[in-house]
Amino acid sequence: MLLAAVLVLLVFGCFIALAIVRDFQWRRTDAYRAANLYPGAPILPLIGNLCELLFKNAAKRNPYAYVPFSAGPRNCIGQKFALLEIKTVLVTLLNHFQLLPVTRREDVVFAADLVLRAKTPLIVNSSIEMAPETDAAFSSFTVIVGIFLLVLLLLLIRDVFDKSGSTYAAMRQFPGPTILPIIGTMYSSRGMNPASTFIKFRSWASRYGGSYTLWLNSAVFTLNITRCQEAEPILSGTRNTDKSMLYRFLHPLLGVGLLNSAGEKWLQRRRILTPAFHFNILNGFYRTFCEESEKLANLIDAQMSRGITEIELQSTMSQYTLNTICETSMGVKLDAMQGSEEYRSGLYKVGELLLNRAVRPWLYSDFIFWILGYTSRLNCLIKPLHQFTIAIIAQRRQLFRDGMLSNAQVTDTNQDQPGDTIYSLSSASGKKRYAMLDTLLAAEVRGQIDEAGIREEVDTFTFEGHDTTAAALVFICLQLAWEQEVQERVYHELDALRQTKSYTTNSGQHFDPQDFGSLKYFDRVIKECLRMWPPVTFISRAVSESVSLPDGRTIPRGCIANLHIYDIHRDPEQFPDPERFDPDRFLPERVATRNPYAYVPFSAGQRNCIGQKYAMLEVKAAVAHLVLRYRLLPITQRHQIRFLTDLVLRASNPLKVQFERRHA
Ligand code: HEM
Repeated sequence: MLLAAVLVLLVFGCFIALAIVRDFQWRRTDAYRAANLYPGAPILPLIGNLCELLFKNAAKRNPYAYVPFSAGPRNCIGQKFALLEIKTVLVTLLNHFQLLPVTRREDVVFAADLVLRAKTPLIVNSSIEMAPETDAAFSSFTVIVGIFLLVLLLLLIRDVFDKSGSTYAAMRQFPGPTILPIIGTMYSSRGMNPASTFIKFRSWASRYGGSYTLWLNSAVFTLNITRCQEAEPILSGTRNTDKSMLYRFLHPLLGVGLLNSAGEKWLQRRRILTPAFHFNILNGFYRTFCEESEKLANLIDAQMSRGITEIELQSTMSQYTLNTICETSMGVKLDAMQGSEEYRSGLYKVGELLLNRAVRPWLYSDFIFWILGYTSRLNCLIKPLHQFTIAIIAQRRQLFRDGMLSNAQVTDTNQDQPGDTIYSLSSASGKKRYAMLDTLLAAEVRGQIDEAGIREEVDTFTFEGHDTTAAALVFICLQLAWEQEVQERVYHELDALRQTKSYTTNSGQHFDPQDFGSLKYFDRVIKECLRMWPPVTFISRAVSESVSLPDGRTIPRGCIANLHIYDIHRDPEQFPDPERFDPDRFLPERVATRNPYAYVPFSAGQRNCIGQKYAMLEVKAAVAHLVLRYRLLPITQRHQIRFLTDLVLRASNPLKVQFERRHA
């Protein structure tokens, strides 16, 4: 019924739109101009002076008041013939000439004759020929106006249709900016850039005091979740595990890998890759973390020896994490690889381009993205990145085939997924160290994944595994620099353990990975830093099944659920005085009182971060090494940070701390 009404409206609307265009067109013709020379009732749009004729003049006039062809039985038999002839001649003339008056009406002297005739010559100036280009230009203009009106009308009809459904009603149960016809709340994104978007998200979260909606149309409407009560049903269930359309933007770079795939494909990939994060394997990666944190400290020392004590954290930390992820995922030492600098800078540029798209809703359309030239720019940037990973995979595959990686100890002790195989590739006797890629190559041999799939996963790890950890390290260093007392307590805890282990920073010895289990305060500090500064500030899901909330509201099917981890971590009900840094929030007895979804830096549920343990170990290895070697002093203050909405927590200004060598 509703559909039929919409169709009728649509046809009627089209008819009106075309009529308006025709009316507009007619008003620009000479015929109209000529007719307008004569006095008469105003000519209204579409209906002209039909009303005047039908209801006023016609009613008033005697039918015999107008008899140019006589009337009654003896009227002119050639009336229609004559009218047709006159009109044809006039149309032809007016099509070609603009007729301008020469003989004025008052100068005409009529002759007494059988037909109306003048004694004086009756002259018009027809010398100005109508330029055909004017007509062409005019008609293309009117076509454009017509199309515009039609599109506007279609959008209006769609808007009415969108807002009449239950989905809209469900979304209206949540607060949010005013929804205007056609553009919804898109006006609130005007002039937005990554910096202002970050501020806007925070101000919406505090203005609405909880989750809020943003509505573009029935295809793009988001529930922005800022409280664990709404996050829990999305994260905890086995439904609604698919990522939202925003992850589509990553397809050109990552393909459809573990991060952005769905359903069976995701499950199969997760099964293949879970063993690559088994604790036995993480212990192997720990050697790389230690070596790279040693290099990081050497880099800082080198800067200090040149008198530079203020270290810019974002680039420094990301160099460290990109090195570790490339070695652990692909088995290559990036600083020894040709083309690694291009790879590094290419990754950043791609990230920037993708981000700019994410904060500009009008670029969500592939067509608009393409027509504005972004697609080709993106492809140009991505091509060398893919070439880099393809070359590495090819080299590693060769080693795999040559038996250089083949002394895999196959065990069936995976506690996460019993029955799955763990490939632990020894580095003894000159063999290469294990890399996650080896697990994929082994899966390829078993026919579980193909070449394109391997590239997808390697790209996913490299992309997802370095910026996130770098962001964590940046904000941990900043926070430790701001909180001197906390830093000292961490130092003493680490130092006490060092005494028992005869650990010395200069000798290059490090804690064992399992030692971190005993560093309770250190653990709480890291967790509190990840609460206040979650590296991934928001994640996004496609809601494929409606979710009923305990308070009676519904998150409707079809909506995009954006979970703002940054705001969830600042819910005052879960974390009183949320802007205060307090590691004791993570004392076990206090954790027990909280909703388990109040703290989700690595997301939660089925689609949580597969690299969580890897990341925590890497972060702890680096921070322990730095704090034992240096005292971190504040340079950039908290209020000076200009945050950006990005794939990870990032700032537009340099974030610096001062490193001072400890002499303990
Ligand atoms: C402090 C560092 C890290 C943080 C805060 C972090 C956070 C997250 C979050 C919040 C998600 C969920 C994403 C979503 O739902 O869209 C995620 C997923 C993922 N992370 Fe991490 N991550 C970190 C480090 C890593 C590392 C080191 C790796 C790889 C070595 C990694 C690989 C992945 C992958 C592959 C996924 C997708 C998992 C899936 O959907 O099954 N992450 N991470």
